[in-house]
Amino acid sequence: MTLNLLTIAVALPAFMGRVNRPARFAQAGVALQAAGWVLLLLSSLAEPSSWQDRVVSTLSMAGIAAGMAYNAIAFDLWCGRVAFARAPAVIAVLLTAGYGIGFDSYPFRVGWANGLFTLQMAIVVASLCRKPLVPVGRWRWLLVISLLAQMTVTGWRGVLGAFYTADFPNFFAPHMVNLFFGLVANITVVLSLAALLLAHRDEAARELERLATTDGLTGVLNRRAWLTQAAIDLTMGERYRQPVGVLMVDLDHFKQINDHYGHAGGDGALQLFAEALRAVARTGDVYCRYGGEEFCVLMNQADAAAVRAFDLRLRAWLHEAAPRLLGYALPYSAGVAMRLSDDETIEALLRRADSALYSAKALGRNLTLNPDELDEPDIQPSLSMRD
Ligand SMILES: Nc1nc2c(ncn2[C@@H]2O[C@H](COP(=O)(O)OP(=O)(O)OP(=O)(O)O)[C@@H](O)[C@H]2O)c(=O)[nH]1
Repeated sequence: MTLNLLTIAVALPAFMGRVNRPARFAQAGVALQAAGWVLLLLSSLAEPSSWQDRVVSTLSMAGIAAGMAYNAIAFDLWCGRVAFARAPAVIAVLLTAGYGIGFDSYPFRVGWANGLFTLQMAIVVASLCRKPLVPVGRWRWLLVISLLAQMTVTGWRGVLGAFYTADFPNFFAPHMVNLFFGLVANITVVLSLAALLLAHRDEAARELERLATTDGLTGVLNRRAWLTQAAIDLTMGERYRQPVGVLMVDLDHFKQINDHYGHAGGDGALQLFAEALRAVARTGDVYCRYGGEEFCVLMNQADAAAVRAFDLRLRAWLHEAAPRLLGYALPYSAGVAMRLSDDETIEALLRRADSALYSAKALGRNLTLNPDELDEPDIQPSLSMRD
């Protein structure tokens, strides 16, 4: 068991390569557990009940319990939870303190430590059984099986040590529980390693997906991901006979912002614009950074009036926030295209929205044009941002 854990503690960082936060917690957890088991073996070399025995044994309990607490944090993070349960960490502290203080009584220390280890594992199992907040693979069931097997042996040891001390006078006693422990330990170490690697692979795949679909600067969807989603939404709109509108936005005189405030200042303006989109978007609005200082919004179940309302909300938000947060106004020009027929593709809609945007720029900027609004072809923003 100890040798297996040590091998894993050394091998995990090598297998995982560059790792993120949850994987670092998992690696630290395995390393602490391995150190704990090494210390437990070393404690058998000390004079029984000597102060050296007390110190090394207590440290070994601290290592094993802290390792489980670190692993619990890794599992929570892998399941998408940010605020993780602190109970396993509290138990690790109580377990170590109680074990060190009550070391002189063998039944107490064995019952206390194994009882709390069992409780700690039960809490981790309960947490693993909760519905994850992000899609995760089956690795958590491998861990649940592994932890349930370890709980059985640990709880059994606790009861034997506390109440049947003659049958279980020390950790290495030739009792059936120890034979069972040897078997369970080897199987569960392998299962746990497989689960940790699978969880890490899941996380890496999710991160890759996020990087592939979002814009690094603003955090909104990138053009490719938006086009994929927009094509799906258009098909759904056609099936359910719902109106769909596209708003194409281009920030005005953006080059001047870069020239005036530097590239970092320009980046800040783009980030603020993305924040504005997030703030005013409603369910069914899908937005992206289309490229450079251009953004696109697809509005599901939205007629021309709904698109206009979105545009006005966006202008009002920027009118209030941009001078306050950037120190200057952030005007934009926009073109709107409403889907006119069932067979119209997203590319065709974008061509029309782009042409309306071009006209808006030509008409002097800081306005939104929707040529599809028959009775009101040119829509001036109700809130002008011209200086
Ligand atoms: N800071 C920053 N600037 C960018 C980024 N992407 C594109 N730009 C700049 O955006 C500017 C776009 O300039 P133009 O296409 O001339 O357009 P404009 O100055 O906004 O003028 P109009 O669109 O005609 O109103 C260029 O100076 C680009 O360098 C970016 O990620 N960060």
